[in-house]
Amino acid sequence: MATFRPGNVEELYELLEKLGSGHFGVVKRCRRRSSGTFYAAKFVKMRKCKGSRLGLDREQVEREVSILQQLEHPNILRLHDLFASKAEMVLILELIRGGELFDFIAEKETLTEAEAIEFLQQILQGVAYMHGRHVAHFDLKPENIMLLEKDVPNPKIKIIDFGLAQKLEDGVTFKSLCGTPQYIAPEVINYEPLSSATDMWSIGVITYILLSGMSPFQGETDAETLSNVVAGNYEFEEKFFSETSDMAKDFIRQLLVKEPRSRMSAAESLVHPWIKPL
Ligand SMILES: Cc1ccc2c(c1)c1c3c(c(C)cc1n2CCCN)C(=O)NC3=O
Repeated sequence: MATFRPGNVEELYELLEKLGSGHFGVVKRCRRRSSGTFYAAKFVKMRKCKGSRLGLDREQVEREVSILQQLEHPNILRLHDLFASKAEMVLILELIRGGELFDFIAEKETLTEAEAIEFLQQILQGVAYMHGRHVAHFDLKPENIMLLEKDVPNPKIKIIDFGLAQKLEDGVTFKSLCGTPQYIAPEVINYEPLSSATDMWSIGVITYILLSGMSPFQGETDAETLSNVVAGNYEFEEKFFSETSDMAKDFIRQLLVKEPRSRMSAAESLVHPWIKPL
């Protein structure tokens, strides 16, 4: 069970500029008054009443916190401190200054295969670690993959936002309809049991984007995108993949497999010949 400090976060942390907001709440840069160290403060409003669409259940946030407290890996963001009041919870998290991988790709349009492999090895190491501890992220997408620093030769990856993450208990079926259409696996749309393989589908989509700048299942509307995902309807358009190696395409093909049990695991992906050449 997570232990939250009572009281006001501003007694211990000076709040600075807003870094972002979304379903995850509002994130601000902050500085610990006693040490001067910078962190990210994630403010999550608590749902006022059961039926309300505003805010999150305390249980949801405590699940995210409990999961973060079990994870300690260089490619997974760290949780430093926790505050709770009646109306909101505040997670003090590792500050990741390099911004989203998404923006990094946008600036470069596409990456070389060597650059993509550099990032994917780190993503897969973080995901293999969390899967090894029976945690699935369930919202892997470029917005949730950030760079610790970006203007460095080999940017370090940090996986963030465990708001949809779940502890996978043997024999316990988890189903959910959350996630972002472009990146979610067919079993999410079909409301079938989810597993660590669900994350691996998302990694297949992320790899496709890293190499081409295009999203494999993107349709004109969310409904069309979801229909493309369920049909497994994607291709390696010559226009975007003419320079891409067969090994890279094979890596993606072995992840964008409709049957979850037939997809490569994170551990298997780390030894795929494209990722780990002989
Ligand atoms: C420099 C910067 C800019 C935007 C940030 C962050 C850091 C950031 C951070 C975190 C989260 C959950 C969201 C964040 N966002 C919001 C966007 C995340 N996709 C976090 O946990 N540490 C961050 O630095």
